[in-house]
Amino acid sequence: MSLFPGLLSLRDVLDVALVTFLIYQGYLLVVGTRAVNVLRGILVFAGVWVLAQLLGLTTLSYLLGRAGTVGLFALVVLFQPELRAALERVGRPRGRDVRASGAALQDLARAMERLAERKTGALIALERRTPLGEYAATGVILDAVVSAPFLEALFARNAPLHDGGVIIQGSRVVAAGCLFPLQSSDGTYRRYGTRHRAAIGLSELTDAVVLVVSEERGSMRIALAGRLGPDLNGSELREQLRALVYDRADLNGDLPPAPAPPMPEAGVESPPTERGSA
Ligand SMILES: Nc1ncnc2c1ncn2[C@@H]1O[C@H](COP(=O)(O)OP(=O)(O)OP(=O)(O)O)[C@@H](O)[C@H]1O
Repeated sequence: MSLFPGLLSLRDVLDVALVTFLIYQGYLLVVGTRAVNVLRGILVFAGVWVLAQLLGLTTLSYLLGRAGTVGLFALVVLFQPELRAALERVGRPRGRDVRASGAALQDLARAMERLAERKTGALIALERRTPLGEYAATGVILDAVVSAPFLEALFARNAPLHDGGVIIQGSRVVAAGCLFPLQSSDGTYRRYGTRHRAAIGLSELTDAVVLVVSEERGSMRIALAGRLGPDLNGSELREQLRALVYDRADLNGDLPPAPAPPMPEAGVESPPTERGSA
């Protein structure tokens, strides 16, 4: 069937619609990940190549064309963890995750509250779009269901995996005892200890929501987008977790850029907390 005889058939429209949908889904998979910067680099590279072709710069366009072919294979190797995570996300059943996420949120918040009450230090990264596989690989892979007693046991003093951070993906504890990147010690966070700086550091490099319980103060805080939020009580923590992680239509759907957690007012010093001031 043709919409405009000789010009456009229904099949063409369907074809274009499907390609548009796939490109959009591809964009959603990479947005917020380190792949976005690489994508920008590729676009610049492609632009120069097209320009070289238009201007008839044969040597340059030949070299760029060759480099592009090799680059495609290099990209697959470089982004193997991201590609795997993206394919997993595509294939993950949705309904079951929604229910599991609700239970995970409650267990996670309960564990955080208990750890804070007992002043047991904890560091938990919640994966969103940026895959945290490379950080999980620095610890011990677990792949266990999120439960309050399990998280409390992980961080209990003298427990074998209490040192380092835990990584959670939806309703699964992916790994424990992981090493997170420390925040480059600029002025703002220089006074903080390594647990907090590891939380800020990971949130700076990825879109993860990173939870910290301070051993010194028994406080619960969230690091997001390279910033550390204020102390939270249990209900504030639940609210933030719901808004930032668990209300995201099973984590498979659209994930708009997350708002930063509420910060202390500009110009107001962070509560006297970390390093030497507790
Ligand atoms: N790079 C890192 N990645 C993950 N965990 C880390 C990292 N660096 C330190 N930690 C964790 O932080 C603990 C040390 O916390 P430290 O007392 O230095 O930090 P803090 O920010 O003052 O926290 P707290 O208020 O709980 O004392 C370590 O025992 C380890 O569990």
